[in-house]
Amino acid sequence: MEEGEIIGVVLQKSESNELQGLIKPDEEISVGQLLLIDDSKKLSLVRIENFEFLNEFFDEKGEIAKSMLKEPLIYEILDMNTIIKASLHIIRRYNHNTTPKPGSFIRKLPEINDEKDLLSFYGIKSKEALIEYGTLVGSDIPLLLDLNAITMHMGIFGETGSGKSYNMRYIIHKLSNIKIRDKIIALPMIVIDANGDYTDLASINIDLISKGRGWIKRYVLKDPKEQNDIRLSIDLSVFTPRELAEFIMSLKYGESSYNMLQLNFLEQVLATHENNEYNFLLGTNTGIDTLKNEILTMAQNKDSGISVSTARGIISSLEIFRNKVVNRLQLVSSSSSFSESTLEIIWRNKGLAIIDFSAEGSPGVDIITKQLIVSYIARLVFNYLTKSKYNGYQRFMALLIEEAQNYIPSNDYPINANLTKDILVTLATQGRKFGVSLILVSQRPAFVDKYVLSMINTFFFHRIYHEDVKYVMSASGGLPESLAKNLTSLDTGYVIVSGLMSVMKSPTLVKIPWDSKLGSYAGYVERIDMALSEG
Ligand SMILES: Nc1ncnc2c1ncn2[C@@H]1O[C@H](COP(=O)(O)OP(=O)(O)OP(=O)(O)O)[C@@H](O)[C@H]1O
Repeated sequence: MEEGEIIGVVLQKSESNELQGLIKPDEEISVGQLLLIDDSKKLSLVRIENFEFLNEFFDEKGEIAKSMLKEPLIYEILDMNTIIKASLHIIRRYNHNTTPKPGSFIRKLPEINDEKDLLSFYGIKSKEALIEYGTLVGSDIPLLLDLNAITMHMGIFGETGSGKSYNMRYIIHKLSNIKIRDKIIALPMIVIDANGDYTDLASINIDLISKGRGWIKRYVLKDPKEQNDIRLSIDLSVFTPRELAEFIMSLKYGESSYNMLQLNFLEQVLATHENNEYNFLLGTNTGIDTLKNEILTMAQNKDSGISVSTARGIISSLEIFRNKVVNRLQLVSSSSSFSESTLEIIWRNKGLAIIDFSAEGSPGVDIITKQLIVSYIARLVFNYLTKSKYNGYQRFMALLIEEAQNYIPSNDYPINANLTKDILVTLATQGRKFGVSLILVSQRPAFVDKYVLSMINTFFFHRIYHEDVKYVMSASGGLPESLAKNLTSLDTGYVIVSGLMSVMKSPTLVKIPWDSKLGSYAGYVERIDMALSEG
């Protein structure tokens, strides 16, 4: 490994893992950045926890402070005797256990010229199953992510505009171009795309992800237009009568504000049928008419304990369901376009399915219907992977869910997600056993279920809202306070990566490289001034 440039020196008063150092004033450094300490060739990797500029002359109360306010030139004079004092935390020692002595050099990270250098920088023997992700800030060294820890789930959090979607595109690109023994392989993935940020990956920008994939499709809830588009339909037999009754009632009344009598009765009627009849009963006009007749007939029987007005309430909900879900979306089908055999195709072809929930791909689809779809897909994934496992085949699949708070909300978030919560909790808790990786993306980690958050083992933190800091701190279990403080002011394109997948094993600030092709997507913020001037 080459030696990085010397930029400072270690001061006295160091403790075992905590050092103080002086750094050249013109060095551009950031909290979270990594540096090397060189104590007579004994090297230690440190993270900048904090830093401040010190000036020999400057005293807040002194005369000089007053003159500074009047005379800008004074800065130049002061600058000559300014120095950076930094607190440094040791995160790795290279073949020694000592604490660097005062006077040790502080060096920038070295230049890495080949794989051998990279392996010795990380202190590892092989790069197999490791993915290069972004660059450690202040260097060209990639952060290495361990693919084998992906089933411990990933969380990508950041406020609006902080760069989550671009990062996700970058991650999908990386997970589509994994080099394993000179072959390009892709991780089978299903993406719940909230805003159409990934749809171009199934069409104009397919080459970004297609090298290792033999199957890439976009599922839409409208007539398909592009070559790789498929109209999404689902099979209702995976749901219980209670779940279907709740869904139908919620479409009319909104979540949790429906009439319990109507709900219980509809559940009861559905329960008199086998699960495999639901696609006919709730997926066809004749089926819904049959169900309506059954409800009315039962209501006319005094012993049923149900009044005709309750029955009418249920029927009006069924009509709304018929209009929205059956006639307009054509969502229900026993030969659904997304089934366990689709998952087998995805596995075999290392495929990618993008479920396009954007206004363009799924016009007018409400959140409850989206929950039904996500719940359906999550159940299929669970059933498919558990069955495969019990039959002796280990499969792996990633399920990426954007706007995770809409599917696994915390108690503080005003959304009820009865349909999705349980199955996603199951995937989070048992996923590792049978090979599922949940990738959860959210603007507001505070609104994501705490239990599920605690199951995530690798985090990508972009700039987050102040209110989210405390959730992020407790979920990630050990983000240093200095980094946590900086979370609210991270620049777009910078991310703190912490957790099991990071070979660094300690939270690290990473820069995500900008690639204009990866950057061309729906979330891309147009230059308003340019658009206006072009008319
Ligand atoms: N790594 C990066 N380098 C440079 N610019 C970036 C980077 N990532 C994102 N940007 C810029 O920031 C803008 C916002 O990024 P992005 O759409 O990914 O944010 P977001 O967090 O997904 O926002 P939202 O939650 O509103 O969808 C992009 O249009 C792009 O211009």
